[in-house]
Amino acid sequence: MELYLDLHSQPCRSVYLLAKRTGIPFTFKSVDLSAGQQFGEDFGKVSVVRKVPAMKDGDFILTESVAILQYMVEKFPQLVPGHWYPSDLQRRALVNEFLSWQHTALRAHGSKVFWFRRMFPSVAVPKEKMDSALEDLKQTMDLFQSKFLKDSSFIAGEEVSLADLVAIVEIMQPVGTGLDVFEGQPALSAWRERVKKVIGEELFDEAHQSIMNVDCLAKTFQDNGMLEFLKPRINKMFT
Ligand SMILES: N[C@@H](CCC(=O)N[C@@H](CS)C(=O)NCC(=O)O)C(=O)O
Repeated sequence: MELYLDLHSQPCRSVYLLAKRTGIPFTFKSVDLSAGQQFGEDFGKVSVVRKVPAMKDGDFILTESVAILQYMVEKFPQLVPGHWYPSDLQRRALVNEFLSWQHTALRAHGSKVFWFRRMFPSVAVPKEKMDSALEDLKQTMDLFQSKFLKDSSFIAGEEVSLADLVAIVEIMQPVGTGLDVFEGQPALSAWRERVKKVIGEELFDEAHQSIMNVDCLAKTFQDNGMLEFLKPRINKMFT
């Protein structure tokens, strides 16, 4: 199995972490987004979507991180402990509920804050846009706690699942810009520590190393001309 990844990307980290944590065999195929490799000819043969992660298992190709995570769980039941995607109807439904919600909530707002705070060094983000992005993220984080985490150890109960994995990688994206969303949040911080422990601190830190050095990524984007290339998309975010 080949996994096409750039670990600056949240959905790539979830796929990478599950595979590494459970020992699923794979070949790491690097797609450097800051160099625009997603638009290259080689990656175009793998994915017409031109986004990472992508997975190639023989001739079978999958895009979309959630589908890839579910595929890996179902393909390797002997390697992936059942708690990652519980067979119990309602627990699995809770995991699915979070996985459906996060795309337009946690991911959308966390990514926007990430882009606004770090990826646009040469573009002045209008104050009202920045304030509104930060407020959206705050409200989403509040909802994450009150609706999904509640008083449980993990999203689907007492054991970690794909939902926690996807949640933590998304939340780490704005954290990589120096915005400590865990500050003054003991319950949320305790959840983060539990998730890190299950994944393994060393592996977790290794996967997040590049995002914690995001100043350097912004510079690479700029040096590679990618910010110029992305200007139309960037402008759209301001309208
Ligand atoms: N819904 C997709 C999102 C994939 C996605 O947006 N990937 C981003 C990185 S986080 C990407 O490849 N962006 C490159 C581009 O848009 O040019 C998933 O969960 O896999």
